[in-house]
Amino acid sequence: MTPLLRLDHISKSFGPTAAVHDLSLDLHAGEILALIGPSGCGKTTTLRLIAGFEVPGSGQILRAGQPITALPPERRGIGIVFQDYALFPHLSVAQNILFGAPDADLAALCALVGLTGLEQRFPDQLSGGQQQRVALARTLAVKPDIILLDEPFSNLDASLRQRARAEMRRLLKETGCAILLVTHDQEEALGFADRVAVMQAGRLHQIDTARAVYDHPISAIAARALGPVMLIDGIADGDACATPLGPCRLASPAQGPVTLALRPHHILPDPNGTPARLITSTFAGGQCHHSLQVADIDLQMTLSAAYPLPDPLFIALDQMHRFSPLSPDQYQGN
Ligand SMILES: Nc1ncnc2c1ncn2[C@@H]1O[C@H](COP(=O)(O)OP(=O)(O)OP(=O)(O)O)[C@@H](O)[C@H]1O
Repeated sequence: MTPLLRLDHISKSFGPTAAVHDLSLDLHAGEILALIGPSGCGKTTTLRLIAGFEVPGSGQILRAGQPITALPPERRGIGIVFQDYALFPHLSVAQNILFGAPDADLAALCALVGLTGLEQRFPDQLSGGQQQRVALARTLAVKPDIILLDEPFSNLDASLRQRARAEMRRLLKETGCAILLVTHDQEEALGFADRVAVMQAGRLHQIDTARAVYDHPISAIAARALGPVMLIDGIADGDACATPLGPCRLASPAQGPVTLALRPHHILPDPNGTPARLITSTFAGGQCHHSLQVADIDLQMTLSAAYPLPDPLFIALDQMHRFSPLSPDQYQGN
């Protein structure tokens, strides 16, 4: 199936800085793809190249199979919701929404994004979440089938952000648009996106479902992009692996030395496990984060706060999880 959007070997440099290097990726109809990665890895430049605010040094951008690399932004049929929403302060909600599409169905758009009754307000009379929905309605009014979101939830406080994300995901899935989202927020990438693309130094590092990248990162870079991680050395023998924290199971057979990426929830108390020393416990609502030491290895373990921590403490690795060894040349030095 022809992807709705294809980046085909795109590169873009600013002077000596290669902001994006030989980047290829596909975005399919109805899909939400999150671009994540450390600051400066080229996420915003990628979004700006797709929108047409930057011109690639090489490579092509295709929309439903047709090249759009040379088209100006307004002829690409791509909607953009910026981080600051970029609403016109002197225009009402209705005027903002209809700005680029005067004939759009205002009532239907307001109903869709939950702004009914607020049409005559001005942006400074709205909450952050309402402003975000105006920006989204304004983008949807021009009926784009691709929408670019640049950190759209970063201005919302934590409780509102979670609701806004869920609401926006539902809305976007209803419209069937394809979404490319830039985010720094690991939770957002995991909970909002269908697939995540981890970028590193302008290149695509790993692209897969959020769950696959979280559970089976190919490298420490990809693992860290989606949450806290610990690197542990082990010796593999088929799908079994011996580690200083006890045995674990591998996702695919290997032989000899391997490095595994552990998440804090992969470590569990186990009376038959390895002795561990509790350093600190931090209460975090439903969960507790425990800092531990096993021999000279520092570890983080996250458990339900309701779980009483045994004393003395013995730990083991989650036997339900299948660990994927990191490829050696990708974790060294990172
Ligand atoms: N207009 C520009 N002129 C010169 N260098 C630029 C320009 N825009 C981006 N860069 C450089 O290109 C690289 C990629 O920047 P980009 O903004 O795409 O990264 P990012 O992943 O979005 O970062 P952040 O997460 O901090 O927003 C950085 O090294 C940046 O300094």
